[in-house]
Amino acid sequence: MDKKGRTVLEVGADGVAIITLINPPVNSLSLDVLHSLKANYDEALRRNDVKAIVVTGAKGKFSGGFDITAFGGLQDGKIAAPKPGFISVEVLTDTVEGAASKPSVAAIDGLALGGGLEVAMACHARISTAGAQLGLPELQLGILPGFGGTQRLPRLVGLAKALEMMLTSKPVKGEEAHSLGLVDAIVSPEELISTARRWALDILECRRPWVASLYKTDKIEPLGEAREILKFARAQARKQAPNLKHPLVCIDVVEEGIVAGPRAGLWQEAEGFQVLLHSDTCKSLVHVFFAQRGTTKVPGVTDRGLVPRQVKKVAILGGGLMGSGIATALILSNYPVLLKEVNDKFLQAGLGRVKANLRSRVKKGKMSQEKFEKSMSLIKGVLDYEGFRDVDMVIEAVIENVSLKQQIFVDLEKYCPPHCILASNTSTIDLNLIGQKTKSQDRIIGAHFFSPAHVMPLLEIVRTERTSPQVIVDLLDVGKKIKKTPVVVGNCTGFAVNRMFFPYTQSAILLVERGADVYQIDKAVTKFGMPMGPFRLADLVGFGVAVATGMQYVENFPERVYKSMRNYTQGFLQLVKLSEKEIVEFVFLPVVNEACRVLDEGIAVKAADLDIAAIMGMGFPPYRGGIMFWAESLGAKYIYSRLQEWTLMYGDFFKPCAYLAERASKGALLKKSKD
Ligand SMILES: C[C@H](O)CC(=O)SCCNC(=O)CCNC(=O)[C@H](O)C(C)(C)COP(=O)(O)OP(=O)(O)OC[C@H]1O[C@@H](n2cnc3c(N)ncnc32)[C@H](O)[C@@H]1OP(=O)(O)O
Repeated sequence: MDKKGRTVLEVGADGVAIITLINPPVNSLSLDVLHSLKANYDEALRRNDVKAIVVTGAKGKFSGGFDITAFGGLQDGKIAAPKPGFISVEVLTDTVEGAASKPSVAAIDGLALGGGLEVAMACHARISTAGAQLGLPELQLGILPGFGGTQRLPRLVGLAKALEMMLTSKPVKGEEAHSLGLVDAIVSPEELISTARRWALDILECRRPWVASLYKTDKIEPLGEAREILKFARAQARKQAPNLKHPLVCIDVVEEGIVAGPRAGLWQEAEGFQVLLHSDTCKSLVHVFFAQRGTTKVPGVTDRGLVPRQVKKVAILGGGLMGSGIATALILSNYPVLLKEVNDKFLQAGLGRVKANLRSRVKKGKMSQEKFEKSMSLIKGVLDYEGFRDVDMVIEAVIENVSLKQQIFVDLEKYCPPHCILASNTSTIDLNLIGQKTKSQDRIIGAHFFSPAHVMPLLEIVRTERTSPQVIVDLLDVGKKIKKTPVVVGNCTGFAVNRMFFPYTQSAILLVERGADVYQIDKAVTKFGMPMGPFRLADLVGFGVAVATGMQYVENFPERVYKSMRNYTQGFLQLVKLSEKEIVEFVFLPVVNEACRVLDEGIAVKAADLDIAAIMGMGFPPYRGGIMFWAESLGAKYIYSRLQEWTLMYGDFFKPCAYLAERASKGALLKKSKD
C-alpha cells in the first residue's frame, strides 16, 4: 500500500540533523509519518556525525496534528493502532525528549496544532515565526491531546492558560506563544532553520538551557491554587456542555499529572485517548470536521478545474438589517463595498448600522480602533447606480417584493459590467422569477445569509438550473474569504435551513396544543443540546417573524402543514406525560423527514451538507453530528415507524416521505450511497 506521508533526514556540515515532516497539505501525522519520525530519530541518535536535531515541517507548515482521516480506520479496527503510549511515551518522551546526548529544537512556521504542537513540546526548545498558530484543538474532535499535550502544555504556560487553550481549542499566534513561554524565540521565516540549528548547538554546548518540558515545575501553580483552577474549569465545562464527557476526562488527566507526576499523567492520557477515540461524540465531531470541508466540493461544479475570479468590489442594495450585516461581513474581510439605498435617510440609517456592528466589536475588545477605521473607510454610501460600473458582485437585500426585485435586476443588468455576479439575499422568492425580465439568468444566484449576517457562520448559496458553475465557484470563494461556511442548495421555497426549521416549530406547537408544557419542551430540547428551545427562540426573534416565515411554508407546502387540533378534545391529555426522549423525537423526526425530502429533491447535494446546515443554521448540536448523522443512529426503520404512528394519530403533517419509506423498507442508510 502507498505510504501516507514521510519524514526526511538531512545532516548538515555543522552536525545538525534536520528532520522534515512531509505530508501535504498540512503535514498531518499519519502513522507512516510517525513511524518514519521514529526511524529518523533512531538513526540521528545513532550516527556519530549528528550532534543535535532540528524538527520542522515542509512548505512553511510545521504540522496540523494527528491524521484525522485515520480516525475512522482506527475506530473500526481497519487500521492497527500502535500500542497505548507508544508515541507519547516511547517515541516522544523516551526517544526525543529523553535523548541523553543530542538536543532537539522545533522550527515552527505556519501551524503547530494538536499532535504537531505535542511533537514540538517534546523538543528541548521551540523557535517560531510570528504568524504561526500554535494550539491543542483536540477537544473539538471529541478526544484529548494524546501525545503528551495534557502534561507538557501546563508545564510550559501554566495550568490556567493551558486549560483555557485546551478547553476552547483556540490556538495562539507566535508572539503570544512567546510571551507565554511556549516558544523560546520568534524569528522571520527566512531565519527559522538557521536560528534553530544554532540554538540546538548552543544547547549542546551549554550556552542555552537544555529543558525537558515534562519535568518543568516552575510554571505550575502551587497545589492549592491548582486545585481551585481545576475546580473552576470543571464547573465551566459542565455548564457549557453538560452532555459532553471528554472535557472532564481531559481535566482529570491534567490533574493526575499534577498530583501523581507527569509519567502517571502520560499513562492516564493514553488510556483516556483510547476510550474517547471510540466514543459517539468523537465519531460525530470528526464527521462534522470533514462535512464542513466537504460543503465546498460540489459535483459538476467544483470538479471542473474552474478558478474563482477575483472579486474586487461589491455593491449591496438595501441597508436594512440584512444588507448592513452583509456589508459588515464584507468590509471585515477587506472588500470595498458600495451600499445603495433609496434615500439619504435610509442610507444614513444603514451606514449607522454598519458602524454600530463594528463599534460593538471594538467594545468587546475583538477589534482595534485602527481596524475599525480601516473597515469603515472601505464602505461608501450611494443613492444611484453610477458607481456600479466597475463592481464584480452585487448582493440585493431589499424587502421581499417580487416586482421591486424584478425591476432592480433589470437595472442591474443595465448598469453593472457583463461579468458581474448578480446575487439576491431573498429567503423566499423564486430566483427565476426575480431574474425573469433579464437575459442574465446564468449569473443570477442566491446568497442567503442568516441574521446577524456578520456573525452567523452559514451562507446558503442558491443555484438555479441556469446559474453558471463559474458564478457558483466565485461565490464559494467569496464565502470562504468572509469566513462563512457555504452550503450549495437548489432553488426552492425555504432552501435547506428554513425548510428544516419549519417542521421543528410546527411540531413544538402541536405538542403544546396536545397539552405539553412550553417550559417542558424547551427544557427537553435544550438538554438534547440546542442552544435554546423553540419557544424561547420565538420570543427572541419575535413572534411576527416566526409567523411570517411560517406563512411562506403554508403557501408552498399546504399538505404538510399541521392543522391545528385545538377544537378536538380527543387525545388532548395523551401527551401531557411525555418523556424527554419522546419530546425530542416529536420535534426532530419531522425535521429528519423534511431533510430527506430536501435530499431526495436534489435541493441539497449530500446528506452531510444538511448536517452542516442544521448545525450552523439551526443550532443543532455538533457533537450529535448534524441532523442526518443523528438520524442514522436511530435508523430509517425506526424513524419511519414513529412518523407512521403519529400520522395515524395526528394527520399528514407527520407522513413519512417516499424517500424515507424506501430507505426504511430496504433497511438502508438515509444518506445516498455515493455520499
Ligand atoms: C494525538 C493527537 O493529540 C491528536 C491530534 O492531533 S488530532 C488533530 C488535531 N488537529 C486539528 O484538529 C487541526 C485540524 N485542522 C484544522 O483546524 C484546519 O484544517 C487547519 C487550521 C490545519 C487548516 O485550515 P485551512 O487552511 O482553512 O484548510 P482546511 O480546508 O481546513 O484544510 C486543508 C485540508 O487539510 C486537511 N486537514 C487539515 N488538518 C488535518 C489533519 N489533522 N489530518 C488530516 N487532514 C487534515 C483538511 O481535511 C483539508 O483537506 P481537503 O483539502 O481534502 O478538504
